[in-house]
Amino acid sequence: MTRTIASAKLDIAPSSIYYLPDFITPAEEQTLINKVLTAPKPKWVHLKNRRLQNWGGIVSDRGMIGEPLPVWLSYLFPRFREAGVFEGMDAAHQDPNHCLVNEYLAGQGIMPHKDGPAYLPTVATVTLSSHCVLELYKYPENKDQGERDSTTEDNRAQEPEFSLLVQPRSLLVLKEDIYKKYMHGIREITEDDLRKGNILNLPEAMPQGIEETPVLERGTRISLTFRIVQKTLSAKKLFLRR
Ligand SMILES: O=C(O)CCC(=O)C(=O)O
Ligand SMILES: [Fe+2]
Repeated sequence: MTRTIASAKLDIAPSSIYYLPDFITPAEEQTLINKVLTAPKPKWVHLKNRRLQNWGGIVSDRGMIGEPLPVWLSYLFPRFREAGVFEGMDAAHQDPNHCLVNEYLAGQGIMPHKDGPAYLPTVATVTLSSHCVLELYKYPENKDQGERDSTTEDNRAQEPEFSLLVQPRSLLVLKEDIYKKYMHGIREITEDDLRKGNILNLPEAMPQGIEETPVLERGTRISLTFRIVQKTLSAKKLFLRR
């Protein structure tokens, strides 16, 4: 039975972080990895420090021309519902309608950024293949709210306030304050020293303790980031409007 996110809320400030280990089984993990890796080649967008696939539609400030998520991704919706991940977010959306797939080789990462206002403030991330440490940075109060991918040099210079260890097959849910007032990023390193960096969910992510393996070597990690884009435009409606 799926645990609910309410029972997996991290008992720490700031609020609204939920970490569920073993959200999917190893067999489901392997199926998802195969689906990602056998997606049509043009689906991949190659960036300097990672590659990604965009499912559900291209998000812009005007909204998203939505297309249903493929079954291998929507397969997880009942699991999200059982866990209450997107519960009460929006009457029109019981399930996420957008998924970004990111692949990071060891040593790759993503600069500190906010996900911006196109999405409702709940992001659910399923991690495949390798762990990573997500670092959370307080968003400077004096900055414009809502700019997407505010990946500037001064963001990089800032030290993270805390971090989260996300293990393969886990689900991480970030909501509300942590979504709106913090930036998240992944350092471009090949191993993580768990004794450093104020990792808030160590008991949940390393129940065996860190004495034997205080340093985790990174492999290739694939993340599935599910969100709700509230403003959607159907291609049909756009066509009729002409
Ligand atoms: O890979 C992750 O867990 C984070 C991805 C992310 O922050 C994004 O795509 O906006
Ligand atoms: Fe992000």
